[in-house]
Amino acid sequence: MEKPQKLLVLINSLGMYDWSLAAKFFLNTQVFAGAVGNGGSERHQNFLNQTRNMEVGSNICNNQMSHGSNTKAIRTVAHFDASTKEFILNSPDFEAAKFWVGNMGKTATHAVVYAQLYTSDGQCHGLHSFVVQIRDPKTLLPMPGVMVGDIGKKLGQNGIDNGFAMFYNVRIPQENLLNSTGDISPSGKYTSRYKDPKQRLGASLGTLSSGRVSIIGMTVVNLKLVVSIAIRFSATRRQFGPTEKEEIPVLEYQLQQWRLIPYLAAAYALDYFSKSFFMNLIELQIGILMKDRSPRQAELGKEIHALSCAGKPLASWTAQHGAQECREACGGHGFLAINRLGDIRNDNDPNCTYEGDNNVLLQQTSNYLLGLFHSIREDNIPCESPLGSTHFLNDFKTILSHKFTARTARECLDCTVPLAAYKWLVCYLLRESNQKLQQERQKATNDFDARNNSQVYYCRSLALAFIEHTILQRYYDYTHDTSTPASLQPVLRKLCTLYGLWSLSKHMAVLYQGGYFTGELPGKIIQDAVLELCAELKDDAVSLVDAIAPPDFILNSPIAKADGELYKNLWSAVLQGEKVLERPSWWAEFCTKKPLIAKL
Ligand SMILES: CCCCCCCCCCCCC/C=C/C(=O)SCCNC(=O)CCNC(=O)[C@H](O)C(C)(C)COP(=O)(O)OP(=O)(O)OC[C@H]1O[C@@H](n2cnc3c(N)ncnc32)[C@H](O)[C@@H]1OP(=O)(O)O
Ligand SMILES: Cc1cc2nc3c(=O)[nH]c(=O)nc-3n(C[C@H](O)[C@H](O)[C@H](O)COP(=O)(O)OP(=O)(O)OC[C@H]3O[C@@H](n4cnc5c(N)ncnc54)[C@H](O)[C@@H]3O)c2cc1C
Repeated sequence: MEKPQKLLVLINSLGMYDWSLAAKFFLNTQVFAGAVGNGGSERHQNFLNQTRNMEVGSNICNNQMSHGSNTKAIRTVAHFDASTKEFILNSPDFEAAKFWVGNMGKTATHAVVYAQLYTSDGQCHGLHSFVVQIRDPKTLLPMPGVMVGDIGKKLGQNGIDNGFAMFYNVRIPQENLLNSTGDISPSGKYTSRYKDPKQRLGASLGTLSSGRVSIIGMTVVNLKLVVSIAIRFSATRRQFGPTEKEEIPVLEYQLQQWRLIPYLAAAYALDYFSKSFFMNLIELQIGILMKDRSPRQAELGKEIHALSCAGKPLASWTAQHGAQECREACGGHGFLAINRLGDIRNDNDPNCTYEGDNNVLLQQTSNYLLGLFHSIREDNIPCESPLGSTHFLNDFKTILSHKFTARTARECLDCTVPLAAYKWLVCYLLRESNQKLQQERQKATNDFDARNNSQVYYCRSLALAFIEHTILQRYYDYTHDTSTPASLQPVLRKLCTLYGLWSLSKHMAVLYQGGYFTGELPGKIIQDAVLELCAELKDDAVSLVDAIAPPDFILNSPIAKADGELYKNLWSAVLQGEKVLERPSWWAEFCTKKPLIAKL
């Protein structure tokens, strides 16, 4: 608690080596423990101690075969038996089997299971979480009534045993209910400080925020790894050149720079966001521990939820697209498994899905922004979010009257240019999304359809633009802060501006559509500025990856060792491959004992 950053460093260091290893450990010691700590109370301390000592191994168990995103509709039930003071857990059918749960396949002894809580009078009180014993810690055999197994091979993270679990009249003590959102009184009555079921659902899902914040960090690690590999490779790999005699490193080509250096800039900007946001999460968690019930604490929870629900999608997609670009940027050698780009890409992939599908989560962020917009515009209540990410929305009318004023690419090399454009973009998309939603509400028979039909081009773009603005603003503030070493500021500011312009250029159509840009000049000078920054950063690129890359042993990619001896290292790794020079055991079938073609 004194130095919470150490936890982030540990997660990221283990993850740089291997995500399965890291996830296996942290699902147990952080995700399970976090769900018990945040969702429970003093009576659950024993589980925390056991987890800390590695006596029990576990995870959260929310998803089921037929329900993932729609947690409200989870069908696992927990009936309270007043006579024995126990909950009886049941999975109504195999479609309600818990599914995908990490550590469940082979090793989990306990899990935080989400289920619908029923009191003895038959009333359902919605989704709650319970600590359920899955296996005997001494034998790893399932507990009576628990059917548990492994779901099989996945596209990545195969060092994790993702599993399923079904419950048949599994009895657990009443105390195993994690009671921060609701509890059963000694007389068997249900009590909760959340009267509104929607709020109660939000509170019981609150623990997912810490996972989402951590996942942002995980994806930044992946981005750092892939850009380190691709930039080191590109600085040493030579093809063509201005003359037939001379071949130059591929990093000298503008196209290669444009493909890679923006991802390097993204790695720096997202890294800062991830670390500073992690500290915001710690502030929230300290509040939870101190039982802070102030309005500020509640607002902080909402803001962190909104930022994490867009931060995870943006960061995981950036790493995913970056990994593919880096793989291709290393040509054929990028496709060789020992160079690790494939494993990193595949291990990053589920970051787009677990702890909430990216497209589903973005809707939480746009809902939050639309709610604030309503308060500002209709109720004249200025927005004062604790982290300040939405303060600029108070000036939305003035911001919307602004136009793009830069006239040269040089002017665009200042990060205030993309920042101002982002402020306009968010305000514009907010106004348009709100209008679209109202129109759809008039057409549709229900709010569900109206919201669904306002996502594409509106709410989804809004959530992404908002988080890009937040990340850019934070990195801008950091690179202009007096505590940031003056000698580093110039290069960091270039990275900041490049990240801003590169991200902004994906919204060109909307910037023109809404009238912030007019004529061909804005588009052209932004493109020129992106290329100019890539060229300016090119000579620093290797140093910039040396600063973020782990040691060679951890990076584990022969084409990207720090010594830059590309071919020596690759050749050596290939020759050390298993049985690389050996004749195959089936050589005779291939050469002399061939089957008859007709028989084949
Ligand atoms: C320090 C930690 C270290 C961790 C180390 C990391 C290593 C980990 C390795 C990674 C391994 C991954 C393991 C994976 C685990 C999982 O995947 S667990 C399963 C996770 N499942 C999901 O995430 C499902 C996604 N769905 C949902 O979360 C919800 O159903 C929903 C879509 C967000 C909400 O659906 P809906 O029923 O439509 O409800 P709403 O009306 O939108 O919401 C009700 C109100 O609740 C608020 N809310 C929701 N969630 C939160 C939250 N987390 N925090 C705060 N508030 C929340 C929501 O905003 C609504 O509020 P109002 O609008 O004010 O009413
Ligand atoms: C590697 C891995 C590990 C996991 N570990 C765990 C774990 O430890 N514990 C656990 O409980 N769960 C775990 N999960 C499950 C994970 O949380 C879910 O897969 C995730 O929440 C998405 O739910 P789903 O798979 O049911 O997809 P669905 O909700 O069925 O979504 C399918 C598609 O429909 C779209 N969609 C759904 N709803 C909407 C909507 N409202 N608007 C627009 N589009 C929509 C989605 O975007 C998606 O493209 C894990 C998953 C993976 C891949």
